[in-house]
Amino acid sequence: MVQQLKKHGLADPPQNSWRRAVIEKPFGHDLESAQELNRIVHEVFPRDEVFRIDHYLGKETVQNILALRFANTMFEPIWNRSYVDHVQITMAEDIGIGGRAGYYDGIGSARDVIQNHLLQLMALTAIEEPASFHPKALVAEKLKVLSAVKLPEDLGKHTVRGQYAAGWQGGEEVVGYLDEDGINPTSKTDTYAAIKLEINNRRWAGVPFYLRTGKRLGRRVTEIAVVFQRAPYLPFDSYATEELGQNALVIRVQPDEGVTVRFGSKVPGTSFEVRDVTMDFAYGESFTESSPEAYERLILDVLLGDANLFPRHQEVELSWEILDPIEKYWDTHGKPAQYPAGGWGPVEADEMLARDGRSWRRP
Ligand SMILES: NC(=O)C1=CN([C@@H]2O[C@H](COP(=O)(O)OP(=O)(O)OC[C@H]3O[C@@H](n4cnc5c(N)ncnc54)[C@H](OP(=O)(O)O)[C@@H]3O)[C@@H](O)[C@H]2O)C=CC1
Ligand SMILES: O=C1O[C@H](COP(=O)(O)O)[C@@H](O)[C@H](O)[C@H]1O
Repeated sequence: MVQQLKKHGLADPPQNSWRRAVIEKPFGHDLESAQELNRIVHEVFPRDEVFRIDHYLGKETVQNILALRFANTMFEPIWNRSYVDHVQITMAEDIGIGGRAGYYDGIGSARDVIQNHLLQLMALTAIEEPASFHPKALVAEKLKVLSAVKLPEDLGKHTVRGQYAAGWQGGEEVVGYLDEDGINPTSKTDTYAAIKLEINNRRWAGVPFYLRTGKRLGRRVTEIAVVFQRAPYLPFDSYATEELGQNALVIRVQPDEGVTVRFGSKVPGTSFEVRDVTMDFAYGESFTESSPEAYERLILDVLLGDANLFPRHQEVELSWEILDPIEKYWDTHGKPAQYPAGGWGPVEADEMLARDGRSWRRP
């Protein structure tokens, strides 16, 4: 298509004008195809005129990760391996594949959203402070994080893929993935994926980032949970802290956009018991301004030529470098675990965290 645009002169801007290419994700289906696409697109359009859409970057709450981290002083000192135990990034959907069999089958959940949305969320959570919010400065920091990602040595133990089976969703009985219209009944496409990654740098070494996504899960929710280490010593009777969990800061990307902080508090009464409580910031309560839809924001930015919220080709390629070995492993090892629609994914995903002595949050 890009070559046809060039052939018919539609890619050449008239004087004092511009021509821009806006490309939807997924950009390629692996590193090789992404490189080939980048080559073709860059032959026709100058690099600065190519806008790759990852609509998560257009979401208000995703941009707020930068405000939360770099406009405040209280979070940054604890945003590192000395205090953070692990990070969980969840993108759960209650819908199935709907009428998208043609697009989805063969692509699957990891290529559909981990390669782009979830790795972008991870990068923004993990980056160092950029020198400015100029696109080049922000990309430079994201590239450092993506290049420092380390895959688990045993992909069988630290990645899981699943496929939804029949079940109940919102009071209705729904069919399993293999019975959806247009799906090959022997398809091995994943509708659920969970992976463990680490970031090999001074700030994050040894802190696992668990990323999971799935269709036909319990409810539609996207969140980033930064889970902190337990206090090294608790000067209370052991019964007093039985119900104390780990402190956490949760960026609620959607719905009910906002931020929650979970910490322990004394239960009122004569005994000294400590239990988890939460403190909430909700966009709906704090602001009267409405948030533009992600695509409204992104299309406006394309018209203005502002590339800050668009992944550059190096980010796309590095993200495929992270995902390709996992997809290759899945291709040659077994098939997706089944999970009932309406639940929280395959038991194998719970076992994956249990092996690390952790458990998934129920968002
Ligand atoms: N659905 C979503 O929530 C989101 C989707 N996206 C991205 O949007 C893109 C499309 O997804 P979605 O709309 O959900 O998918 P759909 O399958 O619903 O729609 C794809 C559309 O593209 C058309 N199409 C496919 N191949 C060709 C072709 N070779 N030439 C012309 N038309 C073609 C199809 O036509 P026909 O019906 O005739 O086959 C169909 O109308 C994907 O890249 C996806 O990653 C991004 C963010 C969110
Ligand atoms: O990019 C995609 O995102 C949608 C979910 O978007 P959201 O803004 O509703 O979270 C997902 O359904 C789709 O499969 C994927 O292509």
